[in-house]
Amino acid sequence: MHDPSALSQDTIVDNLDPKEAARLDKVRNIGIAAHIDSGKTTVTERVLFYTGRINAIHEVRGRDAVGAKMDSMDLEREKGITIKSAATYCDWIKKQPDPVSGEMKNENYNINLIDTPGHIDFTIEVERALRVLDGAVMILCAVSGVQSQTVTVDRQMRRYNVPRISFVNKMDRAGANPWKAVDGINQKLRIPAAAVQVPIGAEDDFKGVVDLVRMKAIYSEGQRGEIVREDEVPNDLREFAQEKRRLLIETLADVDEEIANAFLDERTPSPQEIKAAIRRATLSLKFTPVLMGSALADKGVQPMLDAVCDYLPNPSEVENLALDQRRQETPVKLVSYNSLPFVGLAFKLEESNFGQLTYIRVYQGQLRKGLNVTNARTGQKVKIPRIVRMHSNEMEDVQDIGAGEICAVFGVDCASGDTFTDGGLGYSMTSMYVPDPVISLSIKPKHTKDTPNFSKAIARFQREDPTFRVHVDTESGESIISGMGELHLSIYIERMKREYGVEVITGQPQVAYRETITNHTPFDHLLKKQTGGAGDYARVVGFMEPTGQLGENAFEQRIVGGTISEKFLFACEKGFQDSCHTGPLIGHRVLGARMIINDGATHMTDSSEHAFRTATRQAFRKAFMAAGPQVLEPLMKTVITAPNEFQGNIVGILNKRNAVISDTEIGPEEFTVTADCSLNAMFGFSSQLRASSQGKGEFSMEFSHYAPAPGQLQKELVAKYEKERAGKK
Ligand SMILES: Nc1nc2c(ncn2[C@@H]2O[C@H](COP(=O)(O)OP(=O)(O)OP(=O)(O)O)[C@@H](O)[C@H]2O)c(=O)[nH]1
Repeated sequence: MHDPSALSQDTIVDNLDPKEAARLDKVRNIGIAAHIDSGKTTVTERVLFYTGRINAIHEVRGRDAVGAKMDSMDLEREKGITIKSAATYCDWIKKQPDPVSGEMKNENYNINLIDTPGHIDFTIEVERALRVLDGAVMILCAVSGVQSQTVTVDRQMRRYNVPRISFVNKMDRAGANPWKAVDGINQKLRIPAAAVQVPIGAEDDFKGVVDLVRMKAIYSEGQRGEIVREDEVPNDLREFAQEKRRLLIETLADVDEEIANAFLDERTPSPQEIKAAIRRATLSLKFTPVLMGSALADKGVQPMLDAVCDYLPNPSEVENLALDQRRQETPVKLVSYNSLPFVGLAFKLEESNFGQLTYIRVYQGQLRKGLNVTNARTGQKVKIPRIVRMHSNEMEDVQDIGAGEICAVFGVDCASGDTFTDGGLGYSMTSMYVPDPVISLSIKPKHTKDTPNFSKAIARFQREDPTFRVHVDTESGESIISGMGELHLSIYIERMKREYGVEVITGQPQVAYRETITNHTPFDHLLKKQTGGAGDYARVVGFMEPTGQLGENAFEQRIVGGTISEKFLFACEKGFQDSCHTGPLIGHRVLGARMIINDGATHMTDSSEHAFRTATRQAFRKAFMAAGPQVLEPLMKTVITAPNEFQGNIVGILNKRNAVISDTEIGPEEFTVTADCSLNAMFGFSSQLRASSQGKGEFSMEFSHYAPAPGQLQKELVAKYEKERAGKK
């Protein structure tokens, strides 16, 4: 067996085994991400059709009531939105000109495609998909261009260094303008971008695209655009296409040295050189090529698939790291070699008719049926009983899966985000970013007979989705679920009913407030109980102060002369953490507080860890309440899009809810407002929006930051908390 830690990625990539290199060269793990309703599902449906995965196309919210293939949950089909990401494997036969003879030949690519949801409440799905994919297609609407969630998706792609191509969809719509999208990517997302195509015809008359690299017209013909016909560039487009080609080369010259040199020499680079430069610049995250088409009108999808193969990385071109749990120093690079020991990441769990389905990205080595793998988190060993490739909700059994690919396995009990390895490798993949929940509500089954199913559902959802959390309130004994927004939680409540037959009773949604301090405050606190028997004695001295910018809470000890021993200081830190968990002001978590202990006193016999922990808690409470305590509330970045005629209504509602509007964009048909709103003021917003826009308004809400709650609300919250506490005494 090789020792992979002895191999550097560079040495392996430089000396890539030709057989491995040829296999990997044809693999693409791709995500599709975009603003809601941009057409991700519609595009994916075409991809499945053109790659031969399905025989007919069904539309999202289509009249045939079948729904798109990738939206396999009932709820998804009804609402016409994508809730869960689904992975699909397909083969794409790309026609490639032979570099020598120029003759067209077929090249077979294996594409793993993940359809990701656009609604912010399901951000975790997008995060997970981006974590395991090597490249992405960012879809934009030809009318709206860069929208609020395009910006969110952009941030996520940056976080995981995902190279992307851009696809401007809906070129058939009235007012379609791909150049607005190209400008938006350059200016709003600040990634150098240039079109690699220009459209032939527009709106109803949109027929296809001109490929600016090869200067060829590409038409999608036949009943469903399945016939791709190449032709000369139409005369009336020639000059325009040349101009846009020059712009493409100029943009590339800014980000690619070879093209810059050609540019300086006043030489026009060859199509091969341009293509290679687009690939280099895309892979190094310096550029995104922009393609265009209309999924609904079946145009431009095949050239987009070609671009996936041409410009997005294969698994050996992406750096993936793991931590060696036995030697926590530098991360180890994983290499998509079949011959190395297996390392894979479980990135998604799903309940299926045949039991739990776990999606795994294989980073290194091969996953074989019957292989014994170890869960790096729990140390548990499991034998892989069954491996399948997923085609939306259908599956194909396979014996093994190569390094760099994606599959799903049955019979593996784990949590999302777990790393699996073969044999003695103690590797763990760096974890995903999981945002904190901002809303919670109490929940219980309506009928006690449903309790077992209720528990099953709750356990399942928690394992599937790390942003969905559940805890039992120690005081009320109620189960509390928390998540990323009202919609997020309402979807789980609905799934509980549909998938588990459990109706539930829920409490009022509760906002996750925080509490903080605003002043520097010293403390000197003595805990002393020395009346008979074993006593309690602990004295802690120091100060509390805000961390500034609401940073993480911090505990520091600056004891000189050993007035408090290490062991007791550790207990003090525990006491500090207890206090941060349940703040003194309203019992919510503390944010942005620092506590420093710089002196104290210990008693020979009466001091104990318990005494110091308690003393710190008491000191914390006193100092906190004297340090200008403040309630913080979550502010949500809310983006609303609706037809222009409803603008007055919607702005009115926002004003009533004290939202601060930061941006308004008015398009030919629709307007978009971006506002910061307090989550507390946004309850019931979705139904009000629906009512005031004839159901045509859409909104998304994403946690932005914590800010001081209005004085009146603070007073109410404090009074309520005090009343509750008094009631318990
Ligand atoms: N005119 C036009 N409409 C399109 C096109 N592509 C998709 N649509 C429509 O746009 C709407 C949204 O499409 P979807 O494919 O569900 O979009 P999505 O991005 O997957 O949506 P979410 O999953 O909810 O974020 C549907 O009504 C589609 O029929 C297109 O190329 N042209």
